[in-house]
Amino acid sequence: MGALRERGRRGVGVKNKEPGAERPAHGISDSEQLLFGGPLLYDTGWSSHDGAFTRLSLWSMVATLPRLIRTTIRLADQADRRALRLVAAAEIGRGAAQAVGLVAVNTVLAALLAGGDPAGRLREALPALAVVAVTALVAALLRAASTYGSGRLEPKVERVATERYLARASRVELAAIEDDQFHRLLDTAQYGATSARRMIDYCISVVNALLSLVAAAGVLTVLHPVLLPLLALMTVPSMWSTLVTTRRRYRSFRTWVQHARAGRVLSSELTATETAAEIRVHQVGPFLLKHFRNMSASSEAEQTRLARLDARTGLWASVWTGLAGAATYLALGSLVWTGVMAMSVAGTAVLAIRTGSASLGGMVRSINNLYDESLFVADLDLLCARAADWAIPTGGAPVPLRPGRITFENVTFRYPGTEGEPALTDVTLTVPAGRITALVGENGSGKSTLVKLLAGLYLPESGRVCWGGVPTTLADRHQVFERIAMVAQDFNRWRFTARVNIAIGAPSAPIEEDRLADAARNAGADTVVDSLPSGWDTLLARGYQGGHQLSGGQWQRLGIARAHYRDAPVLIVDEPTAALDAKEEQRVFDQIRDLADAGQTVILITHRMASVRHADLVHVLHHGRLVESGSPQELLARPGGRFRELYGIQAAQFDGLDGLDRLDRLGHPVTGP
Ligand SMILES: Nc1ncnc2c1ncn2[C@@H]1O[C@H](COP(=O)(O)OP(=O)(O)OP(=O)(O)O)[C@@H](O)[C@H]1O
Repeated sequence: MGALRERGRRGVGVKNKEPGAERPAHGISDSEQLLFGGPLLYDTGWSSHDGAFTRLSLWSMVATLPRLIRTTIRLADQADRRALRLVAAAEIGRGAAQAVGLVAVNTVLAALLAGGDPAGRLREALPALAVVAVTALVAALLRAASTYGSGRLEPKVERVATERYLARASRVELAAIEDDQFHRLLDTAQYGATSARRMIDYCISVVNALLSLVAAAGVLTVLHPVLLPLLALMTVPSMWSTLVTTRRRYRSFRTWVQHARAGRVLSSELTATETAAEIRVHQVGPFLLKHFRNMSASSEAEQTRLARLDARTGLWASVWTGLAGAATYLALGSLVWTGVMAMSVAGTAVLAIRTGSASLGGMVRSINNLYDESLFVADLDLLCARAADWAIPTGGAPVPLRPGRITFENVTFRYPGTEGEPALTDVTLTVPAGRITALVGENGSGKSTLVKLLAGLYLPESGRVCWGGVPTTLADRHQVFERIAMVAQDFNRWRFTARVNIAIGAPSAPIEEDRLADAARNAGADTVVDSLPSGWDTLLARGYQGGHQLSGGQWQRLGIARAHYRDAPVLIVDEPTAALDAKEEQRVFDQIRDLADAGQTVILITHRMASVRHADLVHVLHHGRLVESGSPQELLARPGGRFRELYGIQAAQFDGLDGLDRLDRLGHPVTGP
């Protein structure tokens, strides 16, 4: 694979070439090189496992098998111990039935091949024949029991693993989600649950094949010691050849998948709604189609090449297996010929060898798959361990229901994994209770960071953030979260009904219709809900039957209603009116004023200086430092102040006058920018 990529990289030179003019032999087309800069490989955590089993040798496969089986048993045991016992008992029983059946076959053959009256020989063989029939019946019943047990086990294993993943992932610190390594692990581990489910199935096939092999080997050893090496002679080459062909097919699949992925990217670009206008106006269609055709030709050539190789390997494998088979039968024949072995024993040996080696191919594939899946399950285990280290601690100092003022005392904070200037440096400020406090500053000045520290989503590197005197480092942070309602700029647009989109603001309580109507009315979302085809029950997601899409402004009203519904003592609003029309904006700010007058603490982040005049207190941030604090009027009156400067710039954009002149002439900001 690496070689393929290397060669792909060297084959650039596409600048003046007609795509398709030259068909590369290495599998990567000029088009892929031009469009994607090489093969289109995923850059996700799970891609690190890509092709892992092609690195597994025959010996390491055997060596890892006990661990793989142990892992599967552990998963199954956690999910449903009774079902696990049922499957285990059924599989062991099937192996035993097979062994007993083989011994009975040997007795039947011995009776039938002995000299004397045919009727007498048949009579002699009858009891053993009955045993053969009973063992076949028992094996069939046990197979049914195993199928039932595994059918019960698999979904439970997947559910237990999924719950483990989701519960752990939703409890970690925000810093963990933003940590690259943890995020990649989170990405890989999400496949752990389905892998755990598949491991059950693969493990049962492996155990079943192994027991068949053990049953055959046991019977052969009892019949004649020389038969065991014969079984090995027959099975080892076939095991080896299956491993080789499986790996080749897997590599071929991976290459093919890569090309298919690149092709899919082009077709989705060509048909996406977002790209539709540009594709038509800029006439991108023929360009992408030409490259699609070129990539397909390259993919077809690659598949043909691999099919040829597959055919050759398959032929070699058959020759080898045939030779091993011939050697086995030759050895058996000479043993019978020289009188070392009875004819009946040779007959049973043939049957046992065939039974033992029949499921070998499947077993090799299952071990490969088992190994592959186990990598994802191992990631899930690793995620759970890491998530425990990153978990937001439970318990801590209680936070008052009405926490009073929130203070920052010399707070410095740097995002984990970043170097250079901290995002916040030595910030000391107060957010008074029952007031509107605005945070103002240019992009990247630290407003959102400050709010995340205030909300306890991050903890300061130095200094303290205190809720009514309780530092967030010591506080029960779940209680801090309970005291906050948040309308973030990018608040979540849940793909649920309108009702749930608002009620999810208070997810632990039963939905109250009156409270819902109240919240919607306060946020102006009632008119939005009234206009929906199924009212509160309208699904707010495009692409689903009955799904409806809202405009940005309508969503924003729903977001504000959600915060109202939560009804927490501290309200954080980040650009709450960015998508609202002027009339609605005025209404929202009147609402926020009312909330503050009723005792709610409001923290407002906004770039609209006009909105800031609704605040009681303004904190101005610049490069992560607090540079000004005061009422809007005080700050506007401060010559050379940053707030006054920012306001002036927007005022000038608003009416073309020099904003500061206008301010000076008006004396105070009567009409905002
Ligand atoms: N998750 C993060 N990881 C690393 N650095 C970050 C992260 N989020 C923000 N920063 C950096 O921290 C600094 C402050 O960013 P912050 O988002 O707090 O600014 P802001 O004032 O809210 O900006 P804006 O007005 O654009 O929303 C910036 O330099 C930004 O690049």
